Amino acid sequence: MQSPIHVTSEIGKLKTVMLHRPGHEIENVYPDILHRMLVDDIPYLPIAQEEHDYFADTLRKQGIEVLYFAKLAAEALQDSQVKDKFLEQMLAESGYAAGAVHDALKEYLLSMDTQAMVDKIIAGVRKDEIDVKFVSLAEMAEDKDYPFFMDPMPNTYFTRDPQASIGDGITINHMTFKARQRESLFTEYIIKYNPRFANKGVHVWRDRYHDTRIEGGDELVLSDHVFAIGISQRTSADAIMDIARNLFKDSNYDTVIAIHIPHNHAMMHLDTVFTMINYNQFTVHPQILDEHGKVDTYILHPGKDGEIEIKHRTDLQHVLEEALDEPEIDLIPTGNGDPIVAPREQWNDGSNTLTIAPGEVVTYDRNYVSNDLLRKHGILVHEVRSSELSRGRGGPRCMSCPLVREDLKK
Ligand SMILES: NC(=O)NCCC[C@H](N)C(=O)O
Repeated sequence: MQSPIHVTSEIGKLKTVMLHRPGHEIENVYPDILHRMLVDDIPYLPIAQEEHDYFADTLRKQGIEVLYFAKLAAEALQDSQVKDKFLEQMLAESGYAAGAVHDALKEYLLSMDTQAMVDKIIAGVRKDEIDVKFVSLAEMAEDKDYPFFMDPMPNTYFTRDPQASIGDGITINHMTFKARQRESLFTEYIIKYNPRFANKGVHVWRDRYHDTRIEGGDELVLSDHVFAIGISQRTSADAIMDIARNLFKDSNYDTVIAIHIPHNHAMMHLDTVFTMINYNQFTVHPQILDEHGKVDTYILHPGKDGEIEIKHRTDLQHVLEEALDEPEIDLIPTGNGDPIVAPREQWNDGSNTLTIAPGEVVTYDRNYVSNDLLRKHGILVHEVRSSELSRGRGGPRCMSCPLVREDLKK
């Protein structure tokens, strides 16, 4: 029986993917909280939804099964005890372990059908939606003007990040910023209780109960034994050591390539600057490389007695050639390396390609210089609309969590 999660590469033919169609959470973002919500602008929801539907249809037309995160979550919460446990934890992680607000929120959320409840939690709960008799001094005095009891989760449509599939398993991620940390609680329940995944042997390589941070945008499955990861704003070196230890102990993976990238919002994850698109082709944002084409890279291998050996290299191209056993790796520069076009297109996720088969990718239409260059390098490019979706600062790879890919024939 095939595992419900099976991803042994970044490029094997994509069979099943998990998306989230943006919902009302987007309209609960307003200028004062933009920065904290990790977005730079507010997408116009009806158009963002149209664009997202176009993205999903583009994938379906290629024979890819599209599953929706919120639907999987609602299916996981059908049992009333499971739902109760989930809700208690979600409320506690939202700041209400007990008390009048907790009770009022719980009653309100339980008055809805399960799908509506999941959608509502993602959308956020405004204070004026419920009537609470006794609020705390903090709510009365300090947070008086703050409009939410439960914050919206406007980044949920970036399903790449709260979890990542590796082999027949998954990481359920402790994310860096509070604005996104509750997203992976849904994942935990999906894997434990959705009938599609529950008791099907999905290995959790790392759960969300850690202090060190890791996000799926940094996690790249280069082959059935090589895993790449960003040392980034969102993924720490300690978390990388931890995931490497777990993979080396229980899986086929014997090589972890950790790539140090700038720690800023434009390049928050490795996949905003570097993606694999064919056996021997990658997109790369030229600004992560120095003037000699070098970048700090650390190769991790299992050592003696459970130790990990670490080698420092800077020649990414050769590191990839060796690890993937390819005579020549083609690093295709975002925006053709132009000093203005490259950062402009990278800002709108020109490096963030979703590979749906070797040499076949989905990209945003607005990054036309990068897209033309990909075609010149022999890549088949499916462009999707991007005016509103891109305002959330993520592209097609960020918006997709592959669950099943065909193994590479090699
Ligand atoms: N893998 C990705 O790069 N995801 C994009 C996440 C964008 C979101 N606004 C965030 O800052 O987390």
